[in-house]
Amino acid sequence: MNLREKYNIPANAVITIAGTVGVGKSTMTNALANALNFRTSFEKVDTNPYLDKFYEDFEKWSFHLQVYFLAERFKEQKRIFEYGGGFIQDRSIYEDTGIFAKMHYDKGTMTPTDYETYKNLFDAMVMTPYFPHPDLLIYIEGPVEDIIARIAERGRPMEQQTDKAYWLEMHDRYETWIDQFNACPVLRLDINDYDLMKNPETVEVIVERIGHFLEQTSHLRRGV
Ligand SMILES: Nc1ncnc2c1ncn2[C@@H]1O[C@H](COP(=O)(O)OP(=O)(O)O)[C@@H](O)[C@H]1O
Ligand SMILES: Nc1ncnc2c1ncn2[C@H]1C[C@H](O)[C@@H](COP(=O)(O)O)O1
Repeated sequence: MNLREKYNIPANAVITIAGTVGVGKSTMTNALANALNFRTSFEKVDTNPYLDKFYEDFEKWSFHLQVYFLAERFKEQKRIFEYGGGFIQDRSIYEDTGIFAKMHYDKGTMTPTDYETYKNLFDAMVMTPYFPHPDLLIYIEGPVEDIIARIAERGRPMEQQTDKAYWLEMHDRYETWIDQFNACPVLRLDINDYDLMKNPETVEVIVERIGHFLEQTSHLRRGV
């Protein structure tokens, strides 16, 4: 019996992984997809035509980047549901507006007009009864200094050039955002409670928690 069956996880479940930059979403996405034999949906960082430019000049590129991310994630969402689920998704669509767009607007690196236009587009596309929300959002959290160390170790040049204050602000915003998030059920994991790099077998403990959690929240599942 595979882990998915052992812990009674529906084959059509859609699980999205949320958390600040560098916290370990991609690592978790790969580990869970392997363990459950699910497909993956990743953010394509290397082929994003705006991301480098955005880190060079937030004010100039923040609107373009948000519209690009929204289109990419919306297309992915469509692909996931066309397959009939069975996916782990690296970062949720909700973080684009709830964290990134809002932070740049509040900081003055996205104009009020651009923010309003983006928010209208996001709400029309996502915040509707027709948009299929995931069955579960796994929120990964941890101490900000450990996360900043991971960003440094990963070494993406655009992120290395970015002030530490940016990551501190983002970390704070995530903590506030997740406490009020209610678009789908949330399972919180702390990076100090597992280590998928040193002990890959710990993924079973996480799968077990997901199984229990999905059982408890099964009344909230979309009918697929
Ligand atoms: N448990 C862990 N211990 C140490 N480093 C980790 C762990 N999980 C992930 N990392 C490293 O941290 C960095 C960021 O992880 P990643 O999964 O890419 O995060 P995200 O997708 O959230 O940006 C990567 O270099 C990854 O190898
Ligand atoms: N919506 C976004 N706005 C700005 N920047 C974003 C957005 N979504 C992702 N990013 C950035 C943050 C990182 O530099 C890369 C990839 O994110 P990661 O958390 O490492 O998967 O894209």
